[in-house]
Amino acid sequence: MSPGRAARRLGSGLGAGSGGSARVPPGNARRRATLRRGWGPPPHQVDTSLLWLCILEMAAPKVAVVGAGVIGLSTAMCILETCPSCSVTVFSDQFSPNTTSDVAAGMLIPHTYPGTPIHVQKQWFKETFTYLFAISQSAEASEAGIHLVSGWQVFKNTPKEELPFWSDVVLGFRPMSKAELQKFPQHQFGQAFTTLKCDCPPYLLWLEKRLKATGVQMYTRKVADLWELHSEYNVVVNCAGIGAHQLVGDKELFPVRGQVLKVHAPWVKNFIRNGDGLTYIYPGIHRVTLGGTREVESWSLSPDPGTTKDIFDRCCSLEPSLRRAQDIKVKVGLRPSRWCVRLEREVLSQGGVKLPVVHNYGHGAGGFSVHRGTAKEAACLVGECIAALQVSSSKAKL
Ligand SMILES: Cc1cc2nc3c(=O)[nH]c(=O)nc-3n(C[C@H](O)[C@H](O)[C@H](O)COP(=O)(O)OP(=O)(O)OC[C@H]3O[C@@H](n4cnc5c(N)ncnc54)[C@H](O)[C@@H]3O)c2cc1C
Ligand SMILES: O=C([O-])CC(=O)C(=O)O
Repeated sequence: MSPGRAARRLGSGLGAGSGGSARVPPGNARRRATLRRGWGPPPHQVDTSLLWLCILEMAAPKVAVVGAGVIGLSTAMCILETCPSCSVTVFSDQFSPNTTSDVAAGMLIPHTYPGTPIHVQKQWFKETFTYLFAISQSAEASEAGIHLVSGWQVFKNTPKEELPFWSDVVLGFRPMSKAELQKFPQHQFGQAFTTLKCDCPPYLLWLEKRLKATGVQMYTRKVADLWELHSEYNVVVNCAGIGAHQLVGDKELFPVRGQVLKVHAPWVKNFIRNGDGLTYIYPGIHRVTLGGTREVESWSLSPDPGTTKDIFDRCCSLEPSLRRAQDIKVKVGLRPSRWCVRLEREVLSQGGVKLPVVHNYGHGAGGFSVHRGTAKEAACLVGECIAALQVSSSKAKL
């Protein structure tokens, strides 16, 4: 274990600068003001020059990020990239390899959030694809666990929407030829394309390493209430995934349990996904992920042996060579699902004390596919919070 990691594991009893001694006001007396960003122009089209001028005036704004899955770590990274003078601390009760993000297959194939406009989802996906594509073409690719993978999405019946919204973001999207479809006798339609895959634990470790290299502190700590952090931090960012159900009492957030198998089958080079999203075979750098299940409102993290057999049989019917797969490991994760990703500012208020919060959670089955896009937007919201604090402190001085 690295010294930094060991310190983090020991770090649940927190010392000065960690927010450990913060006052916690009772929850029921709180007034909340939610400042929706709305679905206006994406952050890169907003004139942020005034905003950053305000931030520059505030020496080292302190930002706490709660959560160390793909969303928390990438949000911390984007905050630092957009506001290098910020001091960022990550608090999480679990780190890799014990997060939902570690269980994910990590494929960049978007899922649709019914409550979010498609052009916004497309923008999030595009930003994520562009970012990871650059890594996949760099010397960092192998350490970060990012690689291109080609394959097929196959359908028993031709889908209503033959061209998904993301078809011009992935590479070489086209309908499958008759010859290709012969490999899948139970399917009558298919799409061939090349996309990116994250090998999730290496990618999370790569993000952690980069954050630590820029001075980000990381502490193992369960945050019971965001107010715990208010006395030490100017802004708190909530990236708690399914943990937000309890942390902020979000009743719109629910788990969709997913069980997958990670197997050794190095001859499998192409991905295969059944269009219903239930059965998939995703080759990674070292192991192949076989899925899956979608059990709405199930909180169980225990693997189910009957489900393991069922997943294996379904995958073998798509790719019979998988019968020879070895070293089968079973993983379970709870997708943090919601009608739409919660990506917004909120000002918590108690007895005249205000705590600006940015929420970035509820990515359901598509967190890897859109993480960089939502992290950039969350970083922009953090900038708005800091600018607002700066304006109110200037007014107070007058
Ligand atoms: C089986 C499966 C396969 C998947 N495959 C894909 C895929 O191929 N492509 C894709 O795009 N997506 C996929 N997903 C979805 C993806 O895993 C999620 O959308 C994503 O991991 C959510 O990331 P997150 O950081 O919000 O949540 P998490 O990874 O759960 O991170 C939340 C973090 O918050 C911490 N936390 C929670 N509560 C508290 C608290 N009170 N105090 C302190 N810390 C707290 C947790 O410890 C954790 O570190 C899959 C999911 C599953 C289950
Ligand atoms: O649906 C997929 O292709 C993989 C995935 O995101 C999931 O299981 O949540």
